[in-house]
Amino acid sequence: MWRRFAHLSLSISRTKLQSLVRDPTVLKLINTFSSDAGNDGVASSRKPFITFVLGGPGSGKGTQCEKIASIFGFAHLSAGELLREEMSSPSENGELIRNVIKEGKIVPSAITISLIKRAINSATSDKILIDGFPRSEENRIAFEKIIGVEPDLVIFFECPEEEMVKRILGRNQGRIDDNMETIRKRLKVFEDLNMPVVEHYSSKGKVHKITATGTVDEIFERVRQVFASLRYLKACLSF
Ligand SMILES: Nc1ncnc2c1ncn2[C@@H]1O[C@H](COP(=O)(O)OP(=O)(O)O)[C@@H](O)[C@H]1O
Ligand SMILES: Nc1ccn([C@H]2C[C@H](O)[C@@H](COP(=O)(O)OP(=O)(O)O)O2)c(=O)n1
Ligand SMILES: [Mg+2]
Repeated sequence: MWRRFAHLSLSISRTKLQSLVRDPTVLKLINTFSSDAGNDGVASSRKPFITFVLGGPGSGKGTQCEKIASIFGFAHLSAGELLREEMSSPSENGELIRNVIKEGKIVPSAITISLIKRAINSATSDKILIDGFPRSEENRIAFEKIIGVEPDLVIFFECPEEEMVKRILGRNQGRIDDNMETIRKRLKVFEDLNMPVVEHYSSKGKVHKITATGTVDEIFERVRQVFASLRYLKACLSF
């Protein structure tokens, strides 16, 4: 196996490579991206590489996810978008979802996770961005229990409240929750329920915090570096 890394030996020591290959995220990269892994005992099952994209309302999750999807080939699943579609379809949960969203609260995990699960199963990429989920510890614990996996990576967009409010009020998508009364509730729910999720994954070393101020392109440059380093690892490891 080490002969395959020979070209890297000038820049990365063998010890460093060994520690990288033991790293769970790198092992997942091998499993997800490598076409003929397995010769060296590396599992070849293809499980999706899951990235949770978190941040307050209006922090730019959706905007940045679109760019990550188009440049790095990820499937972009937005929990809020899946719920809005379900709300507008003749679904038995439509009324409940509408009321919860209007109140700035969080839809019961079973509903959101069943939509996410369906979207993962029909995604055309093994690399998945889940935008705006998990929104609470209850969301997180239910996902890990029902889907049976943890995210490989968590991106957290850190943005001041006044900037988030300004962006939401300028969003102009006709959303029932983009008004000042609901925004206040959503900001409180974000602090009280979503930040503990960020803290949980931070303690596991999975969070990449991105400063979400500046232009879309300036922020994407910070995001790009995270995904480019994953792609670099992939290039090193897909033998
Ligand atoms: N860096 C930015 N500067 C100014 N406006 C932005 C920026 N990023 C996104 N926006 C705009 O702010 C609004 C909220 O962005 P969005 O991506 O929908 O955030 P989120 O999904 O986190 O709520 C959208 O109208 C978007 O076009
Ligand atoms: N995991 C989730 C995600 C969104 N929701 C509901 C509650 C959220 O305020 C709305 C809108 O979510 P969305 O991610 O689209 O909102 P922002 O992009 O952060 O503005 O959907 C939820 O209940 N559970
Ligand atoms: Mg969004």
